[in-house]
Amino acid sequence: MSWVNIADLSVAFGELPVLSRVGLAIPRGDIVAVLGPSGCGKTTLLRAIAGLVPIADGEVRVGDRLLSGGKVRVAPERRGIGWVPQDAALFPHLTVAENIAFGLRGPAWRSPEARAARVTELAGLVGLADHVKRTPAQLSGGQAQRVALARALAPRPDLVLLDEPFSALDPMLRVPLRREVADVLRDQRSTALLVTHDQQEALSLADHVAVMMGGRVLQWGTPAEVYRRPATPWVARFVGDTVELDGVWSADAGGRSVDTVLGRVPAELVGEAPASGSRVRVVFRPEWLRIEPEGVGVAATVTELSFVGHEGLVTLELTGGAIVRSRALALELPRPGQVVSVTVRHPALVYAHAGLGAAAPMPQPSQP
Ligand SMILES: Nc1ncnc2c1ncn2[C@@H]1O[C@H](COP(=O)(O)OP(=O)(O)OP(=O)(O)O)[C@@H](O)[C@H]1O
Repeated sequence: MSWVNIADLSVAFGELPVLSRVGLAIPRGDIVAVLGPSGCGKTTLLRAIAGLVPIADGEVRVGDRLLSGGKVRVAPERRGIGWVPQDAALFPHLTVAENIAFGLRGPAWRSPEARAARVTELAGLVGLADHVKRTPAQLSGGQAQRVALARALAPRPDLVLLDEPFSALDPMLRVPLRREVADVLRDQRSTALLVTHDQQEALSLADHVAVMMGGRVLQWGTPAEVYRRPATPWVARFVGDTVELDGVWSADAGGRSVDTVLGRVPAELVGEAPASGSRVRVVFRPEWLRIEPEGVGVAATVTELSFVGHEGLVTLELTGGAIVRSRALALELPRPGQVVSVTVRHPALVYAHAGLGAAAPMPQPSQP
């Protein structure tokens, strides 16, 4: 049984529907990244879970408590939910220790010793044990974000919501800090929902990723599943680099291969099955195409190299003009202008092309 259950959640601002029947079932202790482009409804989803915006329909449950649904709308401060905003939003007149202690209310935290011990524990956990007497004005952006995290976690919430918590920070700071934040969340066994539009952040940090577009969840899966088998070509593009080709789906091929300018290649169908002979969209990750010496596979000429230290992205023009890209280790990179071959090292993903009808004959690749 999942710990956080969001079912058919819909939110509208006036006439504008912003979330449409969002469903998520989150295991306890999971870190979930909600990934999507600007305006897709990520922050609204967090605010609806926190009880900060009214919902039009659906349910939000955490543990065995119904927080929103039907006539129920538990007040935000009674939800047992911690919130880490984009800009820390610390109380400027309180010290770091007082900021962390702010949420320690209720019977469990009546004893000053228990409060002080929890503040010391959290300050230590976020690496600010020596800064507890400072005020927010005396902290860097990264330190302020760590205090905001400590403040949210202090009362041991049932769920922590983080709204783009690293986006205001310098990129140099962002990468180590997000690792530290994930470590702290795991140390506290927190269940967390983190909003981001940064795919690297989502893939590197989370146990599960929910990819959103236009107020809907398009895909839910582990980072590896979402990268390896994106639900649609749009998701494929959104979470990483793609090589996209037209293909022809043939029932003769037994549903395990597709005809493309790279020849008949191994294929994995995603979603609904296309009619035999229909055009399909064929998607590869660039590292699924391998560059080999001339004469081994489909002939291609290197037209561009984009080099990023240990690896590079190679643009190749096939005979016939189609363009593909391959990611290769720096040591294996060819030279611009070099004639090479392209082979396929991983099945292509195949998506039915709605409404494209029967295909024209596929141009044949030039094979050795
Ligand atoms: N209080 C509001 N009243 C009216 N419309 C709103 C309100 N809050 C958000 N919206 C609209 O709802 C849509 C979703 O906004 P939301 O902030 O949830 O998106 P987001 O995915 O978090 O975007 P970003 O990544 O840019 O923060 C947008 O079209 C936005 O303009």
